[in-house]
Amino acid sequence: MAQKLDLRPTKRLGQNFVIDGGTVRKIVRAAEVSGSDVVLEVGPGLGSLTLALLEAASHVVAVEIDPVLAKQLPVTVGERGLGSRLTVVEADAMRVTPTHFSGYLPTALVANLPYNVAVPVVLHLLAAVPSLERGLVMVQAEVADRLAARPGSKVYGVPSVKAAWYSDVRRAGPVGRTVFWPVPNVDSGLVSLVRRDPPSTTASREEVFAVIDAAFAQRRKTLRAALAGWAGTAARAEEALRGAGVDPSLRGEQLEVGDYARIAEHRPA
Ligand SMILES: C[S@@+](CC[C@H](N)C(=O)[O-])C[C@H]1O[C@@H](n2cnc3c(N)ncnc32)[C@H](O)[C@@H]1O
Repeated sequence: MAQKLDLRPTKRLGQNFVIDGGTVRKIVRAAEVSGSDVVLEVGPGLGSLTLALLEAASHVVAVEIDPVLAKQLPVTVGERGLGSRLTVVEADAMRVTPTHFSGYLPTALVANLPYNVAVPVVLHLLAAVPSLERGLVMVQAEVADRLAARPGSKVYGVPSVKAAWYSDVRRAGPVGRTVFWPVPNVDSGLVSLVRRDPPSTTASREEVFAVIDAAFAQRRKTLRAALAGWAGTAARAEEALRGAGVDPSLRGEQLEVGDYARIAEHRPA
């Protein structure tokens, strides 16, 4: 197929295609896709995962930014008689909303994500597509660790806390680099996301995310110091932290998403 399209995979778009049928089947199995699912796939590429998803799901909405690949996909899928259950959206996944999905409401995100934008794509889709109940995504191994990290871990950071706002996140297994063409210079990992209610709080998501960004912008500092800019002064940051029941001498990496929600609620007026 790549030869037929005279395709030269672009690094900028994270174009490493899975050429191993076993890996594709492993992803679909781990995602537990069933006939009641509408799957949202980001970056279908040459369609290897798309075809496997179409065997299991009722419908697949595939968002592809590369116009050559987006135009080829319905042809590839149509040749196998599955075209009526596929909607291709030629767009940037970081900008799509349900209005692009021709009335389909995706229940599961399943994707081998473009690695350079994996975190913003996941966070955008969890926010913009409320019908998504769960996700199974393949990302760079380090990103998988970061997304699934728990407080206190060295790699716990903004992606971990923000992903936890929307979902329970777990690593779902490693994937070696040799299953791709071209072979990337990193290993990959599967991440499972199961939607849950965000922490109950009077603060908006944007307000909570502003505290998270501030706390990790200077992750070596205590929260009292790191949140000084956000609160106006270090004393006001301390007031917000104490109001939220959080020790001001802690660091951002020690808090859970619920702690951030309480701090946002206590921002001094
Ligand atoms: C890692 S490849 C995966 C391809 C295919 N799903 C597979 O497993 O072989 C990533 C795909 O995402 C597409 N892509 C990159 N950035 C994108 C974006 N912002 N929105 C939608 N698709 C994107 C690339 O063109 C490429 O097809």
